[in-house]
Amino acid sequence: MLQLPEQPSSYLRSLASVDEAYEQCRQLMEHFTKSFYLATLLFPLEKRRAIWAIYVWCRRTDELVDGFNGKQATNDTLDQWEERLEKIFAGYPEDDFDVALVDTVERFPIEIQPFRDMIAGQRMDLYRSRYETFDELYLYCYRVASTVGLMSTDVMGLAEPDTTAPWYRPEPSYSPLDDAIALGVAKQLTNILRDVGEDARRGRIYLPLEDLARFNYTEDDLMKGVNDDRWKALMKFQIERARQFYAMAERGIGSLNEDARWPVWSALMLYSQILNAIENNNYDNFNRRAYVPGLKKMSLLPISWLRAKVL
Ligand SMILES: CC(C)=CCC/C(C)=C/CC/C(C)=C/CC/C(C)=C/[C@@H]1[C@@H](COP(=O)(O)OP(=O)(O)O)[C@]1(C)CC/C=C(\C)CC/C=C(\C)CCC=C(C)C
Ligand SMILES: [Mn+2]
Repeated sequence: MLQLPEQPSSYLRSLASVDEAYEQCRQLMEHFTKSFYLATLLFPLEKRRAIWAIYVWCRRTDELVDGFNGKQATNDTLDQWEERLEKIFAGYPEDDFDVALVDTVERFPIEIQPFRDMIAGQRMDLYRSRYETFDELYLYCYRVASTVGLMSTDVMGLAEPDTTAPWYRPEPSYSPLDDAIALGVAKQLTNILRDVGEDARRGRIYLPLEDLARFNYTEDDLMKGVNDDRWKALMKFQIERARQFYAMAERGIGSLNEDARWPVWSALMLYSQILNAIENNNYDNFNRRAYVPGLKKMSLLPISWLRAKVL
């Protein structure tokens, strides 16, 4: 059995320095996702680095099941990853990327539960390739994506409510965390629509089967990539649902600390543009990958800045 050293600092000597570790996370994130990476550049340095470290942990978690060796992944693989997570939160990194996350969890009040829940989401991908109802799919989206919203919100922080304003009446049941959860669901539903063809080729259908039935569209049609009026109607329905979650999430951005509002508005606008791209591709998400061109991404930055200042 591995003997852990008494002090994390003595173990750290053979690993990267904290600055080097964050730099490795930065490079990995830039390589994997231009859109998210662009949004993180709008954060102040300390928060930006923390989001890079969280991103890398999330990406590695996803890769365990979805990556090159994903077919060999078992519950044991994820159990070991979860044990390693517990060590990170106890201050014991195993590699350079962990060094950055250890630093992040020491600097920010980050809860471990969303990380555990994300692992539970990846477990679902081990044994499930169909979802009967939207409620079942919602749980998957919560686990693999809303958890990112909760982790990020712990880093970004919530603004103090303006209690001196005479009209300020807090809604007792309202929590901005619900909106962070909604943004994760919106993003995951968008991913599912964008990747529908790729997932089908791997034998996976994330669209709820109850929705397919509602539009008289079959699994077999989906596997063959049939793009007819039934498919278009089904896609319009799914896009509308995703947009409702984006609309819900917009409400919460004003509750975040001021220095986090611009990056989150940018991220929200970037992801939701993928839905427009699906429409512009005439719903042919079987053969054409919906994406947002670089120029369009850049043009969203001033608009998202204005929204962050005004809304
Ligand atoms: C109050 C309020 C509105 C707060 C905002 C909270 C917030 C920032 C919410 C956003 C949450 C978010 C970025 C969710 C992304 C979820 C995501 C992309 C999940 C992917 C899952 C699996 O999908 P799939 O396998 O279909 O995808 P691939 O084809 O493999 O890509 C994930 C891959 C799980 C792992 C998640 C990531 C790698 C993304 C992590 C992203 C960050 C840490 C960046 C957060 C960004 C900002 C701007 C804070
Ligand atoms: Mn994946």
